[in-house]
Amino acid sequence: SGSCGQQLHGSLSSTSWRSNREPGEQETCSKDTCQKPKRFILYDVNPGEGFNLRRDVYLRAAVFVKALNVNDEKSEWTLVLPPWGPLYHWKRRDLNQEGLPWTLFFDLQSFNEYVPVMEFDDYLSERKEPVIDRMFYLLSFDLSKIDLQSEWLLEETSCSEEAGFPYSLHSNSNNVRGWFWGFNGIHAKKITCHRALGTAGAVLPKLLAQTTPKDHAVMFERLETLLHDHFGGREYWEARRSMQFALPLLQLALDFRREHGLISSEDGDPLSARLTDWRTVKPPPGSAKGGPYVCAHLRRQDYLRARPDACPSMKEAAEQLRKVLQQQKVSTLFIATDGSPDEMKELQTELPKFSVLFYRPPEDVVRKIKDGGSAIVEQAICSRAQYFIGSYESTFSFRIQEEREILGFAPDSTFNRFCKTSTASCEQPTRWKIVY
Ligand SMILES: C[C@@H]1O[C@H](OP(=O)(O)OP(=O)(O)OC[C@H]2O[C@@H](n3cnc4c(=O)[nH]c(N)nc43)[C@H](O)[C@@H]2O)[C@@H](O)[C@H](O)[C@@H]1O
Repeated sequence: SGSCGQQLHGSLSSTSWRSNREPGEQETCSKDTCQKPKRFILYDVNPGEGFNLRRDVYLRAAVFVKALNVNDEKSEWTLVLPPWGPLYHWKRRDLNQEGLPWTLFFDLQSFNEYVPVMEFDDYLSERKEPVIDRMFYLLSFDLSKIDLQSEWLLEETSCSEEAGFPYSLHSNSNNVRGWFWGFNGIHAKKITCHRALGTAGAVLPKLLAQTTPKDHAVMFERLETLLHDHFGGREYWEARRSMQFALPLLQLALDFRREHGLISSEDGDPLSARLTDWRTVKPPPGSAKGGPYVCAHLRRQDYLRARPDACPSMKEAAEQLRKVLQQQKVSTLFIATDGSPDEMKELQTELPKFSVLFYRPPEDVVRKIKDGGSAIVEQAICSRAQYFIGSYESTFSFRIQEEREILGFAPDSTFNRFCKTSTASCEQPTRWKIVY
């Protein structure tokens, strides 16, 4: 592993990408006359991160690869999606939840309408050898030791000095060995470690400049280290709008809502955003009314430790919900939660006048859609509620808020969160409104 410690830094601009072409070198292809050689970007995220934080990292990668394809005159890049699982929060250890494809959860046709993507096993079939040519492992800087005025920073560092570094060099071949989503026999040809600060668009081109066209597949490990290029902007929302859930999961959400009378005549077509091309669906804010129920996302488990000042007790949550249900003039509450049955029983006891519903699919369905699919069905049900209240800074809640922005709900019905009543300050969520 390299340790030259060369440090780069600079200011970020939209033209920070430079192609691999040397000045004066002949252009090999123009867009109209021939196909550029196909190359692949792979990435992964810190193993401890949850599903919805990973969805956010996908957006950073997707926006980056889309821009790369506009700017790189030599290569046509496809984003290879890191298989899902195992994840810390997927508690059903009796289910196989390792190396799951994205198509289980999402509609990849919609993704492809934003940027070319493919599953990892399709990459392996196309590549015909189980190899990743070049890996870059990203690490954070110690913020107390760097110039925070810089818009980006990059410094090569020694991998061997990194505690817990999960890759090793095979003694004979020098191949990089490690865990590649549970797939057997995969190796990388070269890995280097880099401390990085900045957006994907500012940092990754500097690393790609260290590759050659023979590095067909380039992987960025710990991509969550880098920031969005256009957080909250039009490009962000385009990528986000293309991130449509898989139709069978939306169908399960719709079936649940039908079964429990959670669809009103004002609701609109509950599947419209999925069935119509996402590029043309642009409902005005406030046009979606939703079904006659309130949805609450009540994050528990490790969140109680991670955010002790923001997690209400069941009694405190019930008090807030009672007020909301009365204001909204509805009698049904749907709860999306990772809380325990005991916690939920306590909540129900506190709300005797209301019908409190949970999505608990039968075993044969869980075996098909897994923990991740169940959670998505809950998110889809919450996305269509007349009113939503979420958990402070949970990415699970953020993704529901975004879904509701895409569907055209009024921000007042979306950007709400639980408070720990005993904590004096309880700022409501930032309103990240959709931009077209
Ligand atoms: C404390 C931190 O919280 C961060 O989580 P946070 O942003 O809420 O959101 P996520 O990144 O999605 O991680 C939370 C995971 O917990 C499960 N989960 C949470 N809420 C629900 C729910 O309402 N229903 C169901 N079925 N499952 C739920 C689900 O697997 C989800 O992906 C994590 O990304 C970090 O790794 C860390 O754990």
